[in-house]
Amino acid sequence: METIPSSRIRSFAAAIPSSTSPSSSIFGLKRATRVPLTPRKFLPAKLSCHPKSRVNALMGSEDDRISSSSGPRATTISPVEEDSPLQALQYGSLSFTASKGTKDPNENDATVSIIVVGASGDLAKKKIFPALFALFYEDCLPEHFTVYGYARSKMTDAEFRNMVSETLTCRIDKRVNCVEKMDQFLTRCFYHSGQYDSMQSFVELDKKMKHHEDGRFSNRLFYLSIPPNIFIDAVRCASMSASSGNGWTRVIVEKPFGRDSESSAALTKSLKLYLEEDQIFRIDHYLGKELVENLSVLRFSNLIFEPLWSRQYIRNVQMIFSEDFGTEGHGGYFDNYGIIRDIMQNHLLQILALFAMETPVSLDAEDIRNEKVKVLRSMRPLTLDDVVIGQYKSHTKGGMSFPAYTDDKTVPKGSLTPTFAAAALFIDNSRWDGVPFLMKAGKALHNKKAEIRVQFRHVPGNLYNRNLGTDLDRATNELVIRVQPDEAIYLKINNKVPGLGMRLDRSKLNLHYAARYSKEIPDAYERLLLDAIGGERRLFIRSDELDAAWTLFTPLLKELEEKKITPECYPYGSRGPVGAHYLAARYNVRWGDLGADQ
Ligand SMILES: NC(=O)C1=CN([C@@H]2O[C@H](COP(=O)(O)OP(=O)(O)OC[C@H]3O[C@@H](n4cnc5c(N)ncnc54)[C@H](OP(=O)(O)O)[C@@H]3O)[C@@H](O)[C@H]2O)C=CC1
Ligand SMILES: O=C1O[C@H](COP(=O)(O)O)[C@@H](O)[C@H](O)[C@H]1O
Repeated sequence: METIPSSRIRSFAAAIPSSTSPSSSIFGLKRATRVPLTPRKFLPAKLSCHPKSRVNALMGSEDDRISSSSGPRATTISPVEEDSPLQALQYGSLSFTASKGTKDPNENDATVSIIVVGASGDLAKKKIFPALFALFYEDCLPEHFTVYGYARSKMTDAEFRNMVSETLTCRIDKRVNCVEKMDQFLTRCFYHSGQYDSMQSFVELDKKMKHHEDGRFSNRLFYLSIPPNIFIDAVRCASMSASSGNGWTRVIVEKPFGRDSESSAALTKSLKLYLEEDQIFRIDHYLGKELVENLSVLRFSNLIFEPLWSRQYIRNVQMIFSEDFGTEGHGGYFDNYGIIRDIMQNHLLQILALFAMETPVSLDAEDIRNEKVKVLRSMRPLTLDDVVIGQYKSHTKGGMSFPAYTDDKTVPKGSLTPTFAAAALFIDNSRWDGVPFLMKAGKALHNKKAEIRVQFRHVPGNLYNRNLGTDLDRATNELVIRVQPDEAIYLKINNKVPGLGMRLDRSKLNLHYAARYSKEIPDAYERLLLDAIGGERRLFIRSDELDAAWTLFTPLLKELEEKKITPECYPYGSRGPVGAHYLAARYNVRWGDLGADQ
């Protein structure tokens, strides 16, 4: 990855004037507590970045295809360039294009200010600034955009630009003019230091923003990249002292959205003192991942899947998340939440809801979220019987020793917080009655992976049963959606081994993204930031979805804590506790990620 040399940035950044000029407007508490709601006022003029174009059907011409094969047993779909002929599909209600439809008089002149609250932190540096730069590089940000870092740390604009520049990289597949683009991006970055509960400081931020907005129609997007205990202070100050006077004001809220039903409801209630629901963008970055977004496309735009998508043909569905590292010094946050809250209650449950929902009326955000809520509300709350929890222990392998969770200095001694969990969930509706949805999530496991596995039923009266051997489960079709790494969608089928005999084999029909598309897959945060700017809420969590999600997990989480249930140990770097196998076996399921032929 190319990175801009920091020495050059330093001198360059210092040359850019800071924003300190006064503004003549009225600030602070005089403003109405409710910020104005003017969604979709800003319409970026870049069709290529439009959420609509992201679901364009890419129909590669014959010329786009190059033959490729990843081995004798893999049928790999061949590569296609993303610039191949497009066939646009109707998508959502958001009007976002410059070329069609009625034009807002302010469209080209509107400004967007993106305020990263907690700009000195880990998430801002790791994800938010790189994503904003990637959007800028791709010409997806509006003409008049400005990025403001806000945090307590003292920094000048030049120092802030320096810090941001260290976080930026150029895409592997696009290095053209990258350094110039970084320079241009950094000129749009400004910093404001202040406390998160200081109205005065947000008033001063507002002044800076007004100065740059220069009387234009202004839209403001606050990204709360701060610990949850200061969310409300920051929202109160931002909404009362720094919301837009004539455009929209939106707030991206990071998880955790509470620890249980009560604390989550309290957070929502407090947020709604200052914001309307449609100003709140609760982010779950898994919804921004390419293959999660593709789930609905796969199902609803291919005739062959939807008829099979029910208890009639599907034996079980598995949602699997694993990381090959532990908390490694960042156990402070994790220990208070544990793997069930960190991964299952949000990321995996969101995937499950998308997977299992009925066909929405349209691709409009509310239609999709309505269907997701119905799934969540049709599910049984989990009990202790439905889960297995684990915690990693130290392990020595090949002369290397790996620490236990409780060896982490930031974790309290004797902590019972689970770093692994497996769970069986059920959706009590006519489509999914009796189908186990198994989830598994863990840290410090043998690999880093996220995938969805759909195991189909046996073929009734299969003529080839004799040729399949005794393990009929192994011979059933399995659809795997590998969310990360090395994105792929593959279907395991049975076929005849070529030759005169009748021997059956198992092969993969494989849509392997790296082979099929030359373009790098954008990071989830890019998609989500772009959607928040465009007012597209489809990939953000609505408050009733959140309530329903907590309703499923809260009784279990309370019981685990009240009864001080001891997690089962598993060695760092292993495949997790054996209890997970017993849990699956109870439902006649085998985890698909553990076989030899994954
Ligand atoms: N990091 C990650 O990968 C992920 C993070 N998140 C969520 O995103 C948010 C931000 O995460 P992250 O960047 O890791 O958080 P950090 O702990 O890095 O905090 C961000 C900034 O907030 C300020 N801050 C930290 N602690 C306090 C405190 N106790 N009181 C007041 N200010 C404080 C600091 O800035 P300063 O001192 O300069 O004011 C810090 O730089 C959190 O809600 C987190 O749960 C969600 C998913 C992944
Ligand atoms: O939300 C979280 O996600 C990360 C994993 O995200 P990924 O995009 O790298 O798969 C996880 O490490 C973290 O614990 C959790 O809070």
